[in-house]
Amino acid sequence: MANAVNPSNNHKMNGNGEIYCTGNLLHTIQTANPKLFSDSKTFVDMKLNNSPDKTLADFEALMQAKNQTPTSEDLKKFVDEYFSPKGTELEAWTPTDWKENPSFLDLISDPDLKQWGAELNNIWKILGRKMKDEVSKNPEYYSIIPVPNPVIIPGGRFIEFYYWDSYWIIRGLLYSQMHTTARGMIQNFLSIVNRFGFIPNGGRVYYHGRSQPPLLTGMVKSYVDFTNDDKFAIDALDTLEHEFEFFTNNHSVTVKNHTLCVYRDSSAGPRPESYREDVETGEEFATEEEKELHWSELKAAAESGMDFSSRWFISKDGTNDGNLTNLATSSIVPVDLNALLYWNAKLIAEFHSKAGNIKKVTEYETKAEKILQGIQEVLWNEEAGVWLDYDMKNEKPRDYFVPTNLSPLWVKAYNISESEKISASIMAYIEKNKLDTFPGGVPNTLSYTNEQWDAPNVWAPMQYILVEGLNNLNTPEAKNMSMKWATKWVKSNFKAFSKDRHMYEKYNADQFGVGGGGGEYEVQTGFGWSNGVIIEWLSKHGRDISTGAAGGGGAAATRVMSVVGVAAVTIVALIAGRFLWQSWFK
Ligand SMILES: OC[C@H]1O[C@H](O[C@H]2O[C@H](CO)[C@@H](O)[C@H](O)[C@H]2O)[C@H](O)[C@@H](O)[C@@H]1O
Repeated sequence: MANAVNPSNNHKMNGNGEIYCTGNLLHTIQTANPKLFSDSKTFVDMKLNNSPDKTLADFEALMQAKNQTPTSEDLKKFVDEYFSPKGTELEAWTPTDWKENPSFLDLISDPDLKQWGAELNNIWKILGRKMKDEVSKNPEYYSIIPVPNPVIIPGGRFIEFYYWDSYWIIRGLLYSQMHTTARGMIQNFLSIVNRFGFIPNGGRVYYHGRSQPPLLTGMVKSYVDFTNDDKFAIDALDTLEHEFEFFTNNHSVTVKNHTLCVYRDSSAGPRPESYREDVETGEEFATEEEKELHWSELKAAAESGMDFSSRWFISKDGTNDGNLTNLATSSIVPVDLNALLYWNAKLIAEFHSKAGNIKKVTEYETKAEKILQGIQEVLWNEEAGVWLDYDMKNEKPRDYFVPTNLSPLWVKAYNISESEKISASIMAYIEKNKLDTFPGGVPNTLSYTNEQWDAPNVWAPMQYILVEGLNNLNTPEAKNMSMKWATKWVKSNFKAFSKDRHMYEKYNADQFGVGGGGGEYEVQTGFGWSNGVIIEWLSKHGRDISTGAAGGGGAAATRVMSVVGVAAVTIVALIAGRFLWQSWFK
């Protein structure tokens, strides 16, 4: 396994790190004034027309000829000559296993929702991408990381795979009976771990210093649940263990005598895909060392998938006030990452047990148990009645709402025998934070900062964690709330789609049926994980949800409406019958 668990080598991924990840060429082009591209990601997604060495040598010659101060026009000419437009390495791809009428459509009662389900199923064809053969032959010409199988991308500016997005995309594909595409995407990830020792944030070399929430083992579990192909999981075990080790070896901290993990990045410099933005926020810092620290906190936040959010701000007085210059991601022990690692260990133990590897089962059960103890003793907060992220700088819990505070419910990282007690606590926490009062779903935080992972934005993966977590608790109150929030989410997404004909990357909690905003780029459409979550919930709850009344409560409302409907039909029939009877026998 090349480079296994050695992320520091990974800027060499395609042999072109000096172009796409770091160096003078990247710096000069991304900070040109006036700027060359409205979105910084555009440049680092472009293909090279010559080898990296020739490009760098010719760029140095240009710099010398222009006295190290080329104009934007000079740079534009250089880019036009030495690079091809973004996306030229990819071909649109219609998944070979795509089905016109996947069986989940039969599970939807409401005709409008059924029609929408069919349209979402069509979107898989629009989001399919295949790499041209030349990418794997000459990877040094591209920033895209070669993978053997086609992928379903998130959409919009995101034209490559994204790690955690793919979990919900793959589940959506499995519900759409596209097992081959789902399997191919998982195989891509396995191949990436085998080559590089971990899965980068997304499918580009410039993401080499960071991953995203570890969901590969969860993807394998989903695939096996749908196909009963235990062998697939057993064959993947070595690789899954490697990924688990990547996180535990490179992300661990000791808190209150427990080993837990934090989000972290191992690269230097600004994010290449948001270079200009990071240089700008970096200007707030006086020294190179402080700038580097700031950039590394930005990238650690990107590893969490929540880039950016007040969740990762630590102000001078230890609150979540502030802005990007207050990012301190790597000093915050996150509930979700540790809950996911617990889940990874449990699933690896489960797959080993299928293979009959008893020693390994014990090894991974022990690892899971240790993480669980850490979660219970460091992250569970009796007073708040929920799990909370922990601030290592100020040695205190962070009592701010984030959906991930409930993530242990989703992956069952708690003592199941305490479900009743935990359920009462969680329901009180929901009530206290008025989480059920938002018309468009549960916002990502309760702070309105204009960052994309703050209020009022609502994200599909977070609604999923909340809804599936509450459902797992299995008490009537938690199950009712779970169904209510699933219904609200489906109906709100449906309204936005009916109006705009788009599935959005994120939505607005304060308004029913409206896309989100804020952050460093425009809201994107497509959109992989939003489609995946809706397809799963239409499959699970499609018999109970109707487009009838706005807002939540669809299932109950549907049932009440059916009773009223049956009564009305009966009365009309009785009146009509009496009328006919009278007219026939007059
Ligand atoms: O270009 C800015 C950032 O974009 C990505 O983050 C956002 O989109 C991803 C794809 O849907 C999603 O996984 C992530 O949660 C979003 O915040 C990228 O992942 C970041 O690393 C990047 O800096």
